[in-house]
Parts: sequence; C-alpha cells; structure tokens
Amino acid sequence: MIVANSLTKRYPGGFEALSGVSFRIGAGEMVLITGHSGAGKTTLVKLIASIERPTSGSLVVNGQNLSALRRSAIPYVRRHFGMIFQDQKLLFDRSALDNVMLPLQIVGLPHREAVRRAQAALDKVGLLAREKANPIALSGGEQQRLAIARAVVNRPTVLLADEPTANLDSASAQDIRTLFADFHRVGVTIVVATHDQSWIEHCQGNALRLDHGRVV
Ligand SMILES: Nc1ncnc2c1ncn2[C@@H]1O[C@H](COP(=O)(O)OP(=O)(O)OP(=O)(O)O)[C@@H](O)[C@H]1O
Repeated sequence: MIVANSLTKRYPGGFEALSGVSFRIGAGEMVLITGHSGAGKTTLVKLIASIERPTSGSLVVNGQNLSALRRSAIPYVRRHFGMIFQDQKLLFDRSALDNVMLPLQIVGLPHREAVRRAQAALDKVGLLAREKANPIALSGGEQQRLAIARAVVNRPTVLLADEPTANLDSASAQDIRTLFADFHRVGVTIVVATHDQSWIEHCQGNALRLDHGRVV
C-alpha cells in the first residue's frame, strides 16, 4: 500500500515539481502516472523509490513513512522495490546473467541459488537463451527486458518504472506491457510513469494524472 498525503517536492533553486499531492494505491494495484512533460511524473516515482525526499507531506509505503526515514534505513526499504528507470544502468562489462545476479549478490544469496533465480528471471522475460550475451549486443527492447529481469529477481512487493516503453517499437512496447500485466496478475503493486497512449487507453481507469505538479 502506498499512501501520499499533501506531498510537496521543491528542488534546490526553488522549483516546485509536486504540490500537495495526495493519493492511495492499494496493495496489488497497478497505477499509471500520466501527464505532460514536466508534470512531475519522474519526481513522484523518485520519491516513492526514496531516490528523492519530499520537502513536506507524508509518503507511506508498506506501512513505513519514507519522509521520516533515517538515511541509513533507505537501502533496506529499497530492497522491497524493483526499479526500472530510463537510464537502466546495465553493466556493459558483464553478461546478461551477471547483471541479473547482482541484486542477489548484494543481499548475500549463495551463488548457486543466485544463478538459479537469475536464470528463472531471464526465462520470464524471454532472454534465457541470451544469458551469456553482453547487454551491448541486445536490442533496445531486450535491454529493457533485461532491466525488468534484474528489477524483479529479488521478488519485490512494489515495482516502479519510469517510461519503460519509451524509445521502443510497438511490438517491443507490447512485450513490456504484457510483462507488467503478468506481474500485476501475481499480486505485485505496480507504479509506472508513462506517456504511452495505448497503455493509458487500456489501463481501465487506474491512472493518476499530474498537471504542473498537481493531481487532476
Ligand atoms: N533535480 C532537479 N532540479 C531542479 N528541477 C528539477 C529537477 N528534476 C526535475 N526538475 C523539474 O521538475 C519538473 C518535473 O520534472 P519531472 O522529471 O518529474 O517531470 P516528468 O513529468 O517526469 O517529465 P517527462 O515526461 O518530460 O519526463 C520539471 O519542470 C523539471 O525541470
């Protein structure tokens, strides 16, 4: 469950990217954050991911108030999140499998179990046959699917994504939308910032539209 109350984010320099934003996203819901360029979509996803901190207001995720969290507690909270950002930060000097194993190594999973889980995640996104490939050898859509495998390999309760279908052809974008629908079906809470019109038209009302930093 994600509950925001009067959430405001002012960046250094004074620009207010979000103003008094309130909403409630239930556990297992899938919500698209929509709105014009500069509306505050990325900022909102970054606040939920604890990458940025709110200037005021409260943001409670899975019962924890992120605005009151000590900085040292943030990495532990983030372990419950899977994150897919525009700049995917894939490691181009490692194989696809190594990229997906990384989050599991950080939490200290034994090597053999990490390989098994990472291969299962690659299989889920249709990339198991490419496990040894370097990400540079993958297409844009495949790189995005690799980023999704890495985001879900820790079995997060919340999946956050910023424009995951941007810069993809329509078939690759559809693959990504289908993957998110699959994760939604198994109970993952999903929050996606997107401009993708076909996604917005088919999301059956679960959209949170921002306009100049306010919910409309
Ligand atoms: N680090 C920052 N410092 C100052 N201003 C920022 C910063 N990050 C974002 N902004 C400003 O906050 C506003 C909202 O930005 P944000 O990236 O959240 O919008 P967006 O809806 O995701 O836009 P887009 O669809 O173009 O990605 C913009 O006017 C942007 O210039």
